[in-house]
Amino acid sequence: MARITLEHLAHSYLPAPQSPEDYALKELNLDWEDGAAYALLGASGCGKSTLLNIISGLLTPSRGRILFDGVDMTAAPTAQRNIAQVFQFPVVYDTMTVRENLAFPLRNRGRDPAYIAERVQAVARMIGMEDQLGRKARGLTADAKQKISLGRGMVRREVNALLFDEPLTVIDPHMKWELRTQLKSLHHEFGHTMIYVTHDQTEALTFADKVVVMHDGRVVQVGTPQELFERPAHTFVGYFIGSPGMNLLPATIEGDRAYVNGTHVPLGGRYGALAGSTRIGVRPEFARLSRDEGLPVRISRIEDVGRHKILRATCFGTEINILASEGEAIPADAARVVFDPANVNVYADDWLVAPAQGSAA
Ligand SMILES: Nc1ncnc2c1ncn2[C@@H]1O[C@H](COP(=O)(O)OP(=O)(O)OP(=O)(O)O)[C@@H](O)[C@H]1O
Repeated sequence: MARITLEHLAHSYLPAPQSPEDYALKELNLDWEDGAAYALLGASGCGKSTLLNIISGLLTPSRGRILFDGVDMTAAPTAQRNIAQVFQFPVVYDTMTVRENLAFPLRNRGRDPAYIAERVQAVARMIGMEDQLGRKARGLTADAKQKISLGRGMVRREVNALLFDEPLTVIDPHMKWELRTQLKSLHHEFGHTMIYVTHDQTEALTFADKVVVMHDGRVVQVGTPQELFERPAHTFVGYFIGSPGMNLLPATIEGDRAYVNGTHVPLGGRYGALAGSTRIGVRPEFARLSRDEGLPVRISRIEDVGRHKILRATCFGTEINILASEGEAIPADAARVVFDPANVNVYADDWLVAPAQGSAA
């Protein structure tokens, strides 16, 4: 296992990139701690696979370096990196049996037959294919083949890192949950560094100790699920994580007050002068309806989603969401919304601003 360091890394698929827009991966510096479970989360096309393929060596970055435990591996071929990678679609040898497929990475490295037999059995149990070990892979469903790919990725204990690129796309929903749980317990047991690429926030938040959020070729935040929820470093994180995502309202900031269309909103800290376009961000969980204080809102719809209700509303023309608990009565004359000041975040040009005094925490 290894700590993986990315130094001034950037990648463009163009032969002569000119501007930042030409880069699929804009310059980044990032340390992946040894033994941590990461999710790499972002919308389609934001650069997740590009980053993963650079780590595994399938792609050479246009700029920057990649280090394993401080050793420069930028030019090292995939085989030398000792990394297991599982892709979105199954990669299996059709003419081999399930057993032979699972054993392949170990046989390739000349491990002894008794060890191979033991590991294959253990992995087959994990992926629920113990009774199919003698079957040829040809003719198996895509779902079963992908389980073999996952198993092959997990069969070697001594890998530097395990990389998963949306590996559960072809797996049926029930098995998805089970395999994700298996991956997590495998991580607890063996402590591999794992990087799990997904565009699904639930998958990311349930799998990872730390989530790396990407947007438009940039890493916009690395944090625990709680940090991403409480203090999104970028408006994209606020919007992308949470269900529904964070409310964002254009505001001017003066000390410990924000003004939305001239109406005062108390903040949890005092802010210095801010340049650029400023907005406040408040999660629906920290907004509540009121009769007589706060910003004016017009409720357009109430959705009952089981444990709580989502109130869809507009505030000075901006759509916002308010969460109410299941049993909470919605007063007919409630036409205002109040935010919990400690949970009002301030953004300038989309980036979170820390208060100059006091804490917004
Ligand atoms: N081989 C390639 N040649 C040229 N452009 C590419 C190539 N691969 C990816 N890109 C572009 O680079 C950007 C990042 O793509 P990438 O596949 O890394 O994103 P992603 O987040 O993994 O997306 P997805 O979830 O859809 O796989 C996209 O704009 C994509 O079109």
